Amino acid sequence: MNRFESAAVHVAGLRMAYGEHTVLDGIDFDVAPGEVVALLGPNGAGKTTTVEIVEGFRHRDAGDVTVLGTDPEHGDDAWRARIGVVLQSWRDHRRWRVRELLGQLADTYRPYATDRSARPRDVDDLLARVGLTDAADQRMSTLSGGQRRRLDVAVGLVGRPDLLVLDEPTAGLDPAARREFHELVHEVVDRDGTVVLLTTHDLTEAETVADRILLLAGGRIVAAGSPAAVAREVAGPSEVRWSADGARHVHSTHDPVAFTRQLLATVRVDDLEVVRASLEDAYLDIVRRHEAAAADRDLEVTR
Ligand SMILES: Nc1ncnc2c1ncn2[C@@H]1O[C@H](COP(=O)(O)OP(=O)(O)OP(=O)(O)O)[C@@H](O)[C@H]1O
Repeated sequence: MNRFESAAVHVAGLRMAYGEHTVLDGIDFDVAPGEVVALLGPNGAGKTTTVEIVEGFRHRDAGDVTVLGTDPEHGDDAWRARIGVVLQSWRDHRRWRVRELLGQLADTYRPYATDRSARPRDVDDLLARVGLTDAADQRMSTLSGGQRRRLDVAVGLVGRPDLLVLDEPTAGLDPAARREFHELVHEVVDRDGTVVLLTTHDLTEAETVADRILLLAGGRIVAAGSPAAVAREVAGPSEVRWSADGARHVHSTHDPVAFTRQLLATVRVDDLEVVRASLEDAYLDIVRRHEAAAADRDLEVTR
């Protein structure tokens, strides 16, 4: 079996435009079994568009997409039952009570249980896991924003999916709930081997939760790899500042350790400071550069 046949998600040459506005300008990525992959990018980068195409909710203009062995545009109910979806927001069913809604959804997954995957998940167990036991009998309209988000995640998990797609899952959660959510993702991956594709514009979240980051900007994936590898790729230079003989100096370098070692070996330094580039700043910088390049490309096309 080659790499693409074994990938849970395979995307190649994906293109999408809304009218004149090109959002995805040829993106390629795979998500392997057992992986948590974060699609990271600023507002409007095309993250939701990408996951909606993966989920089969949106037609693409061009490119190959295979999800759990099937083109999402041709996925049947059995295929859909293997995918858990957490949308950015949905506001239906406000009059339903929490346990009632999950119970109804759980029933729709029952026909799709397999020897390998006991579907659905036990609803009370799931409510406990997402911290909603006490709210189980509340109507959805009375939930707080954070409780609502936890319910969204429970909805995505109730069918014990092989692939869980989360669109900005922690938007609106406080730091404690955010951490609990990250733990939940790790647990689901470790226990059930669920593959997770999530979107976020929060670099720290991507680093915390993902095995691999895909940085989307200007319609393209501009950096990809482990959080550490992407951090290296996007990290800017550090500044070494020192004073010697009453004069102040500053030098910008990608290897502050080597520079400092050489400096101390050759100069009598009175004072020394190394200021590392903030990863967040570097991330914003790379995004700005790629968005500017994309705007230039758009301009070329309209000329
Ligand atoms: N149905 C649509 N019709 C027209 N334009 C759209 C539509 N959906 C999205 N867009 C535009 O496409 C671009 C990408 O949107 P998308 O929601 O995929 O980005 P995103 O990275 O998920 O952004 P955010 O972080 O804000 O959720 C945006 O400029 C958006 O305004």
